[in-house]
Amino acid sequence: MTALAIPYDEEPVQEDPPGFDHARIEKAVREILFAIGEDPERDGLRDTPARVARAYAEQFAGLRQRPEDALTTVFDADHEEMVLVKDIEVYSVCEHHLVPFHGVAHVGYTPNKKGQITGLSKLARLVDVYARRPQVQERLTSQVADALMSVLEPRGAIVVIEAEHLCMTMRGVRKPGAKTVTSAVRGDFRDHAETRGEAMSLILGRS
Ligand SMILES: Nc1nc2c(ncn2[C@@H]2O[C@H](COP(=O)(O)OP(=O)(O)OP(=O)(O)O)[C@@H](O)[C@H]2O)c(=O)[nH]1
Ligand SMILES: [Zn+2]
Repeated sequence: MTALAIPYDEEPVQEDPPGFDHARIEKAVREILFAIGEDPERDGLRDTPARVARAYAEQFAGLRQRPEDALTTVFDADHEEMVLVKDIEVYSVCEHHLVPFHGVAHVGYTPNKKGQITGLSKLARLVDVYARRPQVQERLTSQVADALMSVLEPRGAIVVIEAEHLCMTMRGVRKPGAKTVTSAVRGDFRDHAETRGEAMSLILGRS
């Protein structure tokens, strides 16, 4: 064994990404457990602060990503008609209560005159960049539409999100099943009722 080898039972130390403080989250979660009257040292809870920190690193990864990180593949295609990806599953976290809201996003655009399109999976990746942050649904919807417009420069973009907020179902007003629908339309989806209508019928058609 060389002096540089890592013993097999020792994990390499993972560095925090910039702007993310794992140790501070652990400390805060421990504090919350105390504050609700729990014992953070009991068996089931001992590792919870570290687990929560790891989960937050994933749930809030979008804070350290830019839309360009998602829309990496842009290519030319002889296609100037609408492209729409429906029913993209979306999980985000309500910034008021820090509990999840989840549902589906529908993302569409009309390519620019050069026929520049992006990979279909990149639209779902773009939704995640903004969903993996503390959010309100309206801002999430607009941010996805605005990012599409600025990075892909299409003739127009449409984003519709339908979601259920756990802060409205498991607590508070307690209305399970209530769905919030938000939309953001840009460019020709905003300017042309016919284009917007076509997209909405494709989205609502559930085909
Ligand atoms: N517009 C919008 N409101 C949201 C979203 N997520 C949660 N909310 C609302 O944020 C509001 C926060 O209201 P407050 O009165 O400050 O908080 P609260 O006392 O916990 O409110 P209740 O949920 O009614 O018990 C609630 O009405 C939530 O339903 C969202 O994505 N968009
Ligand atoms: Zn909430």
